[in-house]
Amino acid sequence: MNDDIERVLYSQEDIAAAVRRLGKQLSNDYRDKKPLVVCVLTGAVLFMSDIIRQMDIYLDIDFVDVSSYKGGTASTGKVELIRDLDSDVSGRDIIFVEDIIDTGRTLQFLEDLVSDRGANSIKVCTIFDKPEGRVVSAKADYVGFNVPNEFIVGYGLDYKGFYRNLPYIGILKPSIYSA
Ligand SMILES: O=P(O)(O)OC[C@H]1O[C@H](OP(=O)(O)OP(=O)(O)O)[C@H](O)[C@@H]1O
Ligand code: HPA
Repeated sequence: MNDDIERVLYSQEDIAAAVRRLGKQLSNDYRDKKPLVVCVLTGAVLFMSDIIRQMDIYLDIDFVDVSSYKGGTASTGKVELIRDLDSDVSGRDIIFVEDIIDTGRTLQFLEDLVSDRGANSIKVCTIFDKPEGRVVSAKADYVGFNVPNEFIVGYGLDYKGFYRNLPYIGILKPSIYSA
């Protein structure tokens, strides 16, 4: 699997340092709030498990699954809710934990969902942000790295379901897409 990577963009150490920085910021900003931290499945599972261990505050967690990529490199444009939250979000301070914001469609869908249900505040923490990919307006409040407009894999991010278990972020060799 490592042989499929053409270039490493962010090492395991780069990512760990960014997670520590974001965890500190969130701990300061949410010290008295007991936020509900929502992991956006599946890509954010690695980041979620790392970031909550860097947050020295009271919080609870939930999971939501939406999908719009169907395994390829291009958004289908349609966001589907696959697994809803278990929690009542009314009056809660929500932090969405994402692996990447690209077109912004997933985030827009999720913000509408919890805003319609009466959340008190909604913020987004993403380890990767790809501003050049935006087709709808969506903004992350806590960002690990701004990434170039290329398809990236690793640290939870997949291509056709694979590469999520790479501990770093890389770009695939062009031959992988034509295989
Ligand atoms: O800003 P967007 O263009 O909407 O892209 C971002 C979303 O795309 C990926 O999810 P995907 O739908 O591929 O599901 P997955 O997390 O299960 O891989 C990623 O995990 C984000 O949730
Ligand atoms: O660059 C990406 N890589 C993997 N999954 C993604 N989902 C949105 N953008 C990406």
